[in-house]
Amino acid sequence: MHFMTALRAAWQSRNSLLCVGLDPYPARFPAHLQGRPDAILEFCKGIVDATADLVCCFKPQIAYFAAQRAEDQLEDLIAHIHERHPDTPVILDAKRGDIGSTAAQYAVEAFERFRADAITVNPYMGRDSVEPYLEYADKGVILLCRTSNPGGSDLQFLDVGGGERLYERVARLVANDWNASGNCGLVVGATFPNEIARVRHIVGDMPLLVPGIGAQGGDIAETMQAGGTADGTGLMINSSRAILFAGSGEDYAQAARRVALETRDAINAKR
Ligand SMILES: O=C(O)c1cc(=O)[nH]c(=O)n1[C@@H]1O[C@H](COP(=O)(O)O)[C@@H](O)[C@H]1O
Repeated sequence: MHFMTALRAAWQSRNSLLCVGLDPYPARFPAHLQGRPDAILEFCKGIVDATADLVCCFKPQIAYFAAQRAEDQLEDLIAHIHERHPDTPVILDAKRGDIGSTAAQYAVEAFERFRADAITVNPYMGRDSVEPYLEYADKGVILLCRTSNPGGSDLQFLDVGGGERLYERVARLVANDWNASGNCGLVVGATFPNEIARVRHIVGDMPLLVPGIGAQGGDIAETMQAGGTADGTGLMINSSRAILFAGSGEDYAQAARRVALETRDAINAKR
Protein backbone atom coordinates (compact mmCIF):
# COMPACT_ATOMS: atom_id res chain seq x y z
CA MET A 1 0.00 0.00 0.00
CA HIS A 2 1.11 3.59 -0.64
CA PHE A 3 2.80 5.03 2.46
CA MET A 4 0.58 8.12 2.44
CA THR A 5 -2.59 6.01 2.12
CA ALA A 6 -1.47 3.78 4.98
CA LEU A 7 -0.57 6.78 7.12
CA ARG A 8 -3.93 8.48 6.57
CA ALA A 9 -5.73 5.22 7.34
CA ALA A 10 -3.71 4.80 10.55
CA TRP A 11 -4.42 8.39 11.65
CA GLN A 12 -8.11 7.55 11.40
CA SER A 13 -8.29 3.95 12.59
CA ARG A 14 -5.94 4.43 15.56
CA ASN A 15 -7.15 7.94 16.29
CA SER A 16 -3.48 8.78 16.85
CA LEU A 17 -0.78 11.11 15.56
CA LEU A 18 1.88 9.44 17.71
CA CYS A 19 4.99 7.90 16.16
CA VAL A 20 6.99 5.68 18.49
CA GLY A 21 10.70 5.97 17.69
CA LEU A 22 12.66 2.73 17.99
CA ASP A 23 16.13 3.79 19.17
CA PRO A 24 17.31 0.70 21.08
CA TYR A 25 20.25 1.45 23.38
CA PRO A 26 21.39 -1.80 25.03
CA ALA A 27 22.91 -0.18 28.14
CA ARG A 28 19.38 0.91 29.11
CA PHE A 29 17.72 -2.45 28.50
CA PRO A 30 16.13 -4.28 31.45
CA ALA A 31 18.34 -6.84 33.17
CA HIS A 32 16.51 -9.88 31.78
CA LEU A 33 17.45 -8.88 28.22
CA GLN A 34 21.06 -7.89 28.89
CA GLY A 35 23.63 -10.06 27.12
CA ARG A 36 21.18 -11.90 24.88
CA PRO A 37 22.33 -12.00 21.24
CA ASP A 38 18.80 -11.09 20.13
CA ALA A 39 18.30 -8.44 22.84
CA ILE A 40 17.69 -5.58 20.41
CA LEU A 41 15.01 -7.45 18.48
CA GLU A 42 13.31 -8.72 21.64
CA PHE A 43 13.35 -5.30 23.29
CA CYS A 44 11.87 -3.63 20.22
CA LYS A 45 9.26 -6.34 19.62
CA GLY A 46 8.10 -5.86 23.21
CA ILE A 47 7.65 -2.12 22.60
CA VAL A 48 5.99 -2.60 19.22
CA ASP A 49 3.48 -5.20 20.40
CA ALA A 50 2.60 -3.12 23.48
CA THR A 51 2.03 0.13 21.57
CA ALA A 52 0.94 -0.71 18.00
CA ASP A 53 -2.73 0.11 18.61
CA LEU A 54 -1.72 3.55 19.92
CA VAL A 55 0.43 4.78 17.02
CA CYS A 56 0.13 5.98 13.44
CA CYS A 57 3.64 4.73 12.58
CA PHE A 58 6.92 3.38 13.96
CA LYS A 59 10.33 4.92 13.25
CA PRO A 60 13.38 2.69 13.79
CA GLN A 61 16.67 4.67 13.78
CA ILE A 62 19.21 2.67 11.78
CA ALA A 63 22.30 3.87 13.69
CA TYR A 64 21.20 2.10 16.88
CA PHE A 65 21.11 -1.20 14.99
CA ALA A 66 24.20 -0.69 12.84
CA ALA A 67 26.33 0.39 15.83
CA GLN A 68 25.61 -2.98 17.45
CA ARG A 69 26.12 -4.98 14.22
CA ALA A 70 22.40 -5.72 14.44
CA GLU A 71 21.09 -4.87 10.96
CA ASP A 72 19.72 -8.42 10.74
CA GLN A 73 17.64 -7.65 13.84
CA LEU A 74 16.35 -4.49 12.14
CA GLU A 75 15.29 -6.59 9.14
CA ASP A 76 13.53 -9.04 11.45
CA LEU A 77 11.89 -6.24 13.42
CA ILE A 78 10.41 -4.59 10.33
CA ALA A 79 9.25 -8.02 9.08
CA HIS A 80 7.61 -8.54 12.47
CA ILE A 81 5.78 -5.20 12.26
CA HIS A 82 4.53 -5.99 8.75
CA GLU A 83 3.35 -9.43 9.81
CA ARG A 84 1.78 -8.65 13.17
CA HIS A 85 0.71 -5.03 12.65
CA PRO A 86 0.25 -4.81 8.89
CA ASP A 87 -1.59 -1.49 8.95
CA THR A 88 1.23 0.32 10.75
CA PRO A 89 3.66 2.06 8.39
CA VAL A 90 7.40 1.94 9.18
CA ILE A 91 9.67 4.94 8.60
CA LEU A 92 13.35 4.01 8.42
CA ASP A 93 15.20 6.94 9.98
CA ALA A 94 18.48 6.94 8.07
CA LYS A 95 18.85 10.61 7.00
CA ARG A 96 20.62 9.54 3.84
CA GLY A 97 22.16 11.96 1.34
CA ASP A 98 24.56 11.17 -1.54
CA ILE A 99 24.99 11.37 -5.32
CA GLY A 100 22.32 9.63 -7.37
CA SER A 101 24.17 6.36 -8.09
CA THR A 102 24.90 5.85 -4.39
CA ALA A 103 21.46 7.09 -3.33
CA ALA A 104 19.99 4.38 -5.57
CA GLN A 105 21.74 1.79 -3.40
CA TYR A 106 20.50 3.46 -0.20
CA ALA A 107 16.97 3.30 -1.65
CA VAL A 108 17.34 -0.43 -2.37
CA GLU A 109 18.66 -0.91 1.17
CA ALA A 110 15.73 0.93 2.76
CA PHE A 111 12.85 -0.27 0.61
CA GLU A 112 13.94 -3.72 -0.58
CA ARG A 113 16.35 -5.01 2.06
CA PHE A 114 14.65 -3.52 5.13
CA ARG A 115 11.18 -3.23 3.54
CA ALA A 116 10.55 0.18 5.09
CA ASP A 117 7.50 2.13 3.95
CA ALA A 118 9.29 5.49 4.15
CA ILE A 119 12.77 6.89 4.76
CA THR A 120 14.21 10.11 6.15
CA VAL A 121 16.50 11.85 3.63
CA ASN A 122 18.84 14.84 3.82
CA PRO A 123 17.98 17.30 1.00
CA TYR A 124 21.34 19.12 1.12
CA MET A 125 22.73 17.53 -2.09
CA GLY A 126 19.71 18.54 -4.12
CA ARG A 127 17.13 17.05 -6.43
CA ASP A 128 19.21 14.37 -8.21
CA SER A 129 20.33 12.99 -4.84
CA VAL A 130 16.68 12.52 -3.82
CA GLU A 131 15.36 11.24 -7.15
CA PRO A 132 16.17 7.54 -6.52
CA TYR A 133 13.90 7.56 -3.45
CA LEU A 134 11.16 9.55 -5.20
CA GLU A 135 11.07 6.93 -7.97
CA TYR A 136 9.57 4.52 -5.45
CA ALA A 137 6.27 6.37 -5.81
CA ASP A 138 4.47 4.25 -3.20
CA LYS A 139 7.15 4.91 -0.55
CA GLY A 140 7.37 7.97 1.69
CA VAL A 141 10.36 10.32 1.33
CA ILE A 142 10.64 12.50 4.40
CA LEU A 143 13.13 15.32 3.99
CA LEU A 144 14.94 17.16 6.76
CA CYS A 145 13.67 20.75 6.84
CA ARG A 146 13.95 22.38 10.27
CA THR A 147 15.60 19.85 12.59
CA SER A 148 15.00 19.74 16.34
CA ASN A 149 18.61 20.22 17.47
CA PRO A 150 19.98 23.65 18.48
CA GLY A 151 22.71 23.54 15.80
CA GLY A 152 20.07 23.14 13.13
CA SER A 153 19.97 26.95 13.04
CA ASP A 154 23.59 27.16 11.86
CA LEU A 155 22.58 26.43 8.26
CA GLN A 156 18.79 26.03 8.18
CA PHE A 157 18.28 29.61 9.37
CA LEU A 158 20.54 31.23 6.76
CA ASP A 159 18.88 33.92 4.66
CA VAL A 160 18.96 32.56 1.11
CA GLY A 161 17.60 35.76 -0.43
CA GLY A 162 14.76 38.19 0.15
CA GLY A 163 14.50 37.20 3.80
CA GLU A 164 13.72 33.56 2.97
CA ARG A 165 15.43 31.08 5.31
CA LEU A 166 17.06 27.91 4.00
CA TYR A 167 14.50 25.67 5.74
CA GLU A 168 11.69 27.67 4.12
CA ARG A 169 13.34 27.19 0.71
CA VAL A 170 13.52 23.45 1.36
CA ALA A 171 9.82 23.40 2.26
CA ARG A 172 8.90 25.39 -0.86
CA LEU A 173 11.08 23.27 -3.16
CA VAL A 174 9.69 20.01 -1.85
CA ALA A 175 6.06 21.18 -1.97
CA ASN A 176 6.27 22.77 -5.42
CA ASP A 177 8.73 20.55 -7.24
CA TRP A 178 9.88 17.31 -5.60
CA ASN A 179 6.42 16.12 -4.54
CA ALA A 180 5.07 15.29 -8.00
CA SER A 181 4.08 11.77 -6.86
CA GLY A 182 2.58 13.02 -3.60
CA ASN A 183 4.99 10.90 -1.55
CA CYS A 184 7.00 13.60 0.27
CA GLY A 185 6.93 14.70 3.89
CA LEU A 186 9.15 17.01 5.93
CA VAL A 187 10.92 16.82 9.29
CA VAL A 188 10.28 19.81 11.54
CA GLY A 189 11.35 19.73 15.19
CA ALA A 190 8.83 20.20 18.01
CA THR A 191 11.43 22.41 19.66
CA PHE A 192 10.71 25.15 17.07
CA PRO A 193 6.92 25.70 16.93
CA ASN A 194 7.19 29.02 15.09
CA GLU A 195 9.01 27.26 12.29
CA ILE A 196 6.44 24.42 12.27
CA ALA A 197 3.80 27.09 11.63
CA ARG A 198 5.87 28.63 8.81
CA VAL A 199 6.38 25.25 7.19
CA ARG A 200 2.69 24.36 7.50
CA HIS A 201 1.83 27.66 5.83
CA ILE A 202 4.18 26.89 2.92
CA VAL A 203 3.32 23.21 2.30
CA GLY A 204 -0.44 22.99 2.93
CA ASP A 205 -1.49 19.58 4.20
CA MET A 206 1.79 17.72 3.54
CA PRO A 207 2.57 15.31 6.42
CA LEU A 208 5.19 16.54 8.87
CA LEU A 209 7.34 14.25 11.00
CA VAL A 210 7.84 16.11 14.26
CA PRO A 211 10.49 14.76 16.65
CA GLY A 212 11.49 16.62 19.80
CA ILE A 213 8.68 16.08 22.31
CA GLY A 214 9.56 13.98 25.36
CA ALA A 215 13.32 13.83 25.98
CA GLN A 216 14.09 17.01 23.96
CA GLY A 217 11.42 19.06 25.75
CA GLY A 218 9.22 20.15 22.83
CA ASP A 219 5.67 21.20 23.72
CA ILE A 220 2.73 19.13 22.47
CA ALA A 221 0.16 21.94 22.62
CA GLU A 222 2.41 24.36 20.70
CA THR A 223 3.23 21.65 18.15
CA MET A 224 -0.44 20.90 17.54
CA GLN A 225 -1.41 24.54 17.27
CA ALA A 226 1.40 25.24 14.82
CA GLY A 227 1.29 22.10 12.71
CA GLY A 228 -2.12 20.44 12.80
CA THR A 229 -4.18 20.48 9.60
CA ALA A 230 -7.82 21.59 9.43
CA ASP A 231 -8.98 17.97 9.80
CA GLY A 232 -6.82 17.51 12.93
CA THR A 233 -4.18 15.29 11.30
CA GLY A 234 -1.07 16.08 9.23
CA LEU A 235 1.50 15.19 11.90
CA MET A 236 3.58 12.19 12.96
CA ILE A 237 4.71 13.29 16.40
CA ASN A 238 7.70 11.19 17.41
CA SER A 239 8.81 10.22 20.88
CA SER A 240 11.62 7.71 21.39
CA ARG A 241 13.51 7.65 24.73
CA ALA A 242 10.61 8.89 26.88
CA ILE A 243 8.57 5.86 25.77
CA LEU A 244 11.27 3.21 25.26
CA PHE A 245 12.83 3.71 28.67
CA ALA A 246 9.72 4.61 30.69
CA GLY A 247 10.41 1.48 32.75
CA SER A 248 13.56 -0.48 33.45
CA GLY A 249 12.21 -3.79 34.71
CA GLU A 250 10.63 -6.86 33.15
CA ASP A 251 7.44 -4.82 32.69
CA TYR A 252 9.22 -2.22 30.53
CA ALA A 253 6.76 -2.74 27.65
CA GLN A 254 3.75 -2.02 29.86
CA ALA A 255 5.49 1.10 31.18
CA ALA A 256 6.11 2.14 27.58
CA ARG A 257 2.45 1.56 26.80
CA ARG A 258 1.38 3.80 29.69
CA VAL A 259 3.54 6.68 28.47
CA ALA A 260 2.52 6.13 24.85
CA LEU A 261 -1.14 6.26 25.89
CA GLU A 262 -0.59 9.45 27.90
CA THR A 263 1.26 11.01 24.99
CA ARG A 264 -1.37 10.02 22.42
CA ASP A 265 -4.11 11.40 24.66
CA ALA A 266 -2.20 14.64 25.32
CA ILE A 267 -1.88 15.08 21.55
CA ASN A 268 -5.56 14.24 20.94
CA ALA A 269 -6.63 16.74 23.60
CA LYS A 270 -5.15 19.50 21.40
CA ARG A 271 -6.53 18.34 18.03
O1 LIG B 1 14.61 12.54 11.57
C1 LIG B 1 14.39 12.39 12.78
O2 LIG B 1 13.68 11.51 13.18
C2 LIG B 1 14.94 13.40 13.71
C3 LIG B 1 15.09 14.67 13.21
C4 LIG B 1 15.35 15.73 14.09
O3 LIG B 1 15.40 16.89 13.70
N1 LIG B 1 15.52 15.46 15.41
C5 LIG B 1 15.43 14.18 15.92
O4 LIG B 1 15.55 14.03 17.13
N2 LIG B 1 15.21 13.13 15.06
C6 LIG B 1 15.20 11.74 15.56
O5 LIG B 1 14.07 11.59 16.42
C7 LIG B 1 14.39 10.79 17.57
C8 LIG B 1 14.19 11.62 18.81
O6 LIG B 1 14.38 10.82 19.96
P1 LIG B 1 13.93 11.30 21.43
O7 LIG B 1 14.56 12.64 21.66
O8 LIG B 1 14.49 10.24 22.31
O9 LIG B 1 12.43 11.35 21.45
C9 LIG B 1 15.81 10.28 17.33
O10 LIG B 1 15.72 9.04 16.65
C10 LIG B 1 16.42 11.32 16.40
O11 LIG B 1 17.43 10.77 15.58
